[in-house]
Amino acid sequence: MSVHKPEPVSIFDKQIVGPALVSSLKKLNPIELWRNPVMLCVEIASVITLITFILSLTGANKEPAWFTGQVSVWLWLTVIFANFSESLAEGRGKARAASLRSSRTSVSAKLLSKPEFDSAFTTVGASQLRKGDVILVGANEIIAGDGDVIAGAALVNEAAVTGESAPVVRESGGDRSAVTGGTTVIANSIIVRITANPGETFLDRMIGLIEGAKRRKTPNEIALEVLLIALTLVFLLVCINISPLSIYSVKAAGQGTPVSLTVLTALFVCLAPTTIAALLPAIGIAGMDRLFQKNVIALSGRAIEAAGDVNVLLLDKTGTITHGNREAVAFVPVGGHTEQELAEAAFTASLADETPEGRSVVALAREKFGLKKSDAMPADAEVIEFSAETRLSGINTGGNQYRKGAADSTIAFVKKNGCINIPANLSDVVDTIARAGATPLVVCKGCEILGVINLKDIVKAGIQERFLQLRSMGIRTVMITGDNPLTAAAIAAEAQVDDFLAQAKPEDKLRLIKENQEAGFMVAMTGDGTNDAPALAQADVAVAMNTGTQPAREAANIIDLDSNPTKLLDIVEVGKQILMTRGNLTTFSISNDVAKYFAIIPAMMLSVYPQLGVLNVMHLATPLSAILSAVIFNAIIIPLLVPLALKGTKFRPMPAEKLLIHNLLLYGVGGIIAPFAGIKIIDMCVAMFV
Ligand SMILES: Nc1ncnc2c1ncn2[C@@H]1O[C@H](COP(=O)(O)OP(=O)(O)OP(=O)(O)O)[C@@H](O)[C@H]1O
Ligand SMILES: [K+]
Ligand SMILES: [Mg+2]
Repeated sequence: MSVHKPEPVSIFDKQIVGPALVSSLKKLNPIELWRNPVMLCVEIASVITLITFILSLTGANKEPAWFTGQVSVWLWLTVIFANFSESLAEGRGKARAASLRSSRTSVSAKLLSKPEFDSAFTTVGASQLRKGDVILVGANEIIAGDGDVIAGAALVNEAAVTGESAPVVRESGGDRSAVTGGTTVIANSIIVRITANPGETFLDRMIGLIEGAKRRKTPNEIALEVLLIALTLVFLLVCINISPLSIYSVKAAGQGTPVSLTVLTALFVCLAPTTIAALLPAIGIAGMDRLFQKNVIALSGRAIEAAGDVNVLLLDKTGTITHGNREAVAFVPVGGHTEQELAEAAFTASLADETPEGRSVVALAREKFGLKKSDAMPADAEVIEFSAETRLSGINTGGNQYRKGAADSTIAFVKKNGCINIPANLSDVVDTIARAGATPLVVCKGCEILGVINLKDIVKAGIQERFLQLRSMGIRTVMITGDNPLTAAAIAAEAQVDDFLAQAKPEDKLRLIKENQEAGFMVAMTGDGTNDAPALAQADVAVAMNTGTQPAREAANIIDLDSNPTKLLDIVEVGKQILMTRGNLTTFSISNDVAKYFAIIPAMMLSVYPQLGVLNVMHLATPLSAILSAVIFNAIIIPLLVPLALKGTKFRPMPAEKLLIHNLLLYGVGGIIAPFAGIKIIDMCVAMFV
C-alpha cells in the first residue's frame, strides 16, 4: 500500500482563489465581520457612501454621482479585499481538511469484553466507541479511534493522517504506544484502549484546526487589535468634529462649502489602520498553514508565536534525539558468572516486561540460548513493573527476586537486601557500555549481580547540523534523560547539544523548565514519553512527537507528524515570521497615513478656503480626484500586500536589533513614500476620466 503526500497547492491556485472569492462575499455579513471591528467600521462607511451615492442620483445630494459612486465602490472593495485575504489564507487548509474528511470512512471496530487477544468481541461502529473501550485491531484493519496500544506490537501505516507512507511500529509499554484513529494496521494484531470520544479525536481536532473553525486570536493579535481599535476611534472622533468646524468656518468666512459626509467618511477610512486590520487574520492563518505543510500541527497559534521568541530548547533523549528502539544487543557477565546464567536471569526478569527494552531482552535470550517464553507466567510470579522513578523492573518467583535496571538502582536494590558483594569488574563493564552511548542495564538474581545488558540506540541522522543552526539563532539546546551521566554525555557529544541533564526524573524535567522560565527564558520542550508530559504541559512551546504516548500528545501544544526533534527550527522560523510580518505591516499601514494627510486634508480645506491652493503640495488634479485617489490607494494596497502577508517576511538569521532597524527603515520609510507615488499615479489616471 502506498499513499503519497498530497502535493502542496499554491495559495493562488485556481482551486483556492474561486472559493475564496465566494467566501469573501459571504464574509460581508456583519455578524461575521464582527470579529474584525475595524473592517466592520469600513463596512458601515461603505453603507453611508452608498446612501450618499443614491442621494446624488436623485439630486438630493449635490456632489457628482461619479464621485460618490466611486468612493462607495472602493470602500466596499476595501472590505471585500480584506475578506479575500483571510479566505485565501484559509483556502489551502480547507482543501486539505476536505481530503482528510473524505479519507475518514465509516469504520467498524471489534469491541473486546476483556483486554485479551482470545477474548470474545462484538462488532460496533466507530461512532459507538467511548473513552476506555478496548478494541482488537488485526492486520489490514483501520484503527477505529485514537488510543493506546495496551498489548502487542504492530506495523501501522499512518499515511491517512501524516501523508507519510513508510509504516511505523506501534507497541505497548514504551514511548511508541499511541495510535491515531483512521490509520491502518499492516501486520500483526494489537489491543487498543480508546482514549477519545467520537468527535474529539485527533483527526477531528486536526480538521477543525486547519479549517480555522477552532482558531482563537493569540494574545499578541488581541493586543494589536486593541491598538487598532483605539486608533480607529481617535480618527472617528477627529472626523466627526471636522463637520461642525467646517460648517462654522464657512459661515464665518461667508464663502465655500462645508465638508460633505462622503468626504468625511472617505477621510475616516483612509486614516483608520485598514491595511493591517485587513491582513491581520491572514498572517496568523497563513503561518499555521505553512507549518501544516511541514507536517506540524499547531494546536494553538499562541504556541507558534511563542516559538518565535524561544531561547532554550529541552529535548528528551530516547525517541527524540535517538530513534528510540533501544534494543538489547549483548549480555556481558561479571563476577565469574557465565553469559548463559546472565541471559537466563535477564530473560526471567523480563518475562512480564512489556516495554520495548523488555521484549528485546527476551528476543536476545531466545536468539542466543534458545530460551522460549511459554505463554504462561510462573504461577507464583509477582510482577514488579518498570517505572521512571525506580528505574528497575523484574519479577519475584520461586523464592528469587529477578531484577534488571539502571546500574545505581540495581546496586542500591541488592544493598538494600543486605548484600555487599558487588563484583569488582562491574563498574568497568557498565562504564564501557555507557561511554559508547549505549544504556547498560544491570541484572541481579536475589543478592547476586550477574552482569550487564547492553541496550543500543542510534542518534537520528543529520541532527548535528540542525542543532548548530539552532545555536546560531541564539537557542540553547539541553538534552534531558533518565539515563546515566556517561551514556548521556556520550549521546550529548555525538548529537552536539549544548548541555545535558542525566538521571532526570519527571519532576526534574519539570523543575528545569520552571527554573529557566523564572530566569526569564522562553522555553521549548520536545518529548514523547508519559514521563515527559508534566514538563510538556509547563513549557511555553511543547512539541510532542507523533510517535509518542497519548499523555505526551495531550500535554503538548504542537504535534510533529514526522517526529523529528529538529522541526523546532521550522516552528521557530514560522513564529518569527508571523511576528515580523505583523510588525512590518503595522509599521507600513500607520506610516501610510502621512501621505494621506497630504492628499486629503488640503483637498478638504480647499472646499472651505478656495484660496489655500498652496496646500496642494502633491499637485493633485482636483479636490475630488485627490480624495478618490486616496480611497483607491487605500483599497488596492490590501491585495498588493496579500502575497507578503501569506508568505511572510523573508526570514534572515541576524541579531534582533539589527533586524528591527532594517525593517523599520524598509517598511516605515517605504510606507511613507509608496502612497505618495501611488496616490499621485492614481490621481493622474482619475483626472484623465473626469
Ligand atoms: N524496561 C526497563 N526495565 C528496567 N530498567 C529500565 C527499563 N527501561 C529503562 N530502564 C532504565 O531506566 C532508565 C530511565 O528510563 P528511561 O530511559 O525511559 O527514562 P527517560 O527519562 O525517558 O529518558 P530518555 O530521555 O532516555 O527517554 C534507563 O536509562 C534505564 O537504565
Ligand atoms: K487606512
Ligand atoms: Mg523517554
